[in-house]
Amino acid sequence: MIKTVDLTKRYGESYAIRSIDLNLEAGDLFGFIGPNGAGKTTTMKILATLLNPTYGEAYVCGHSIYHDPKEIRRLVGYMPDFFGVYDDMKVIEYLEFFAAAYRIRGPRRREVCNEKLELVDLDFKRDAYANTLSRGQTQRLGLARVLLHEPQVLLLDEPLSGLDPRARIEMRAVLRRLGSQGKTIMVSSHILPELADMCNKVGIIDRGVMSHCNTVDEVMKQVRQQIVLLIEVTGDIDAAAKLLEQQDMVASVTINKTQIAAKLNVGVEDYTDLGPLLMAAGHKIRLFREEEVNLESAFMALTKGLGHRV
Ligand SMILES: Nc1ncnc2c1ncn2[C@@H]1O[C@H](COP(=O)(O)OP(=O)(O)OP(=O)(O)O)[C@@H](O)[C@H]1O
Repeated sequence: MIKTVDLTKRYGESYAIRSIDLNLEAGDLFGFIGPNGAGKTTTMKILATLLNPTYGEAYVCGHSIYHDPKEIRRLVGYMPDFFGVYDDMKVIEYLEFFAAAYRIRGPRRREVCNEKLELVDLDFKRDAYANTLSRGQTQRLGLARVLLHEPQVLLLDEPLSGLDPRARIEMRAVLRRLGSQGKTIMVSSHILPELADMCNKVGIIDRGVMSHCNTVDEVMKQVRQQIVLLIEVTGDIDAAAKLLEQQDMVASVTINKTQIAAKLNVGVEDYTDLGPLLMAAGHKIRLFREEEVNLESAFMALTKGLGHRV
């Protein structure tokens, strides 16, 4: 559905993206992860045929961005990270305006708009003025807009950014729904855990270079070089920490107020014995979980040395 080969964009002497090779199948929900300025928007704009690469190839549904840009625009829905809505238009009018631009005519136009509003859970706002929507609702309206022409491929640039936790949950639910409809979705973010449980594939890009691109499980394994367990016990925390420290699989242990952070050795993934061990020593466990991957530090460490600007 999406294929890029050696895709490169240069501005003067510096590379916005460098030799990106990507292969996404129909139905893939691909998380495109990287910090600010990594090259996510550049890649998406090239795939949406809004920007030409310096060299390399990109195909969407088998069509080359050089030879069939019109066909690609028909097949792709691109949602930029920021977009404006018109002040004096109601939600339904806003959508109908774009539906008209897509030449959706007659009673079908309203039908399609209502369908898409329902799909993004925004039908309850159909008669509200577009500029009165919250950021989360505005993002969902933007999504409804790019769905009007029934694209097979969605390119969504940071649709979760700036949303509060509830709006994030709602947006993620909408994205999952779209994924289950068989669309190929590329969604960018700068937070790995935010996308990891939603996507089947992720790619990590930093300073224009894609350092990891694989199934979520594989990439998480690579990024998470060492698992850190956060543990809270009732009773003697120092004794629990000492016990953990003595285990072969544990690299180091620190105590922060009421919480123990046990860093496991590189490559250790099975730590199921540690809970029962603590309990056998008389500790009751209040919390036992993996620390969330800190993307910024973990993948900055992993990508060190990649992405040199020339
Ligand atoms: N028109 C331009 N002229 C010069 N440099 C540009 C231009 N557009 C983008 N760049 C540079 O290319 C690099 C990649 O930018 P891009 O917008 O693709 O990153 P991004 O991953 O989408 O970042 P963000 O998360 O901040 O949106 C950045 O260093 C940016 O400064």
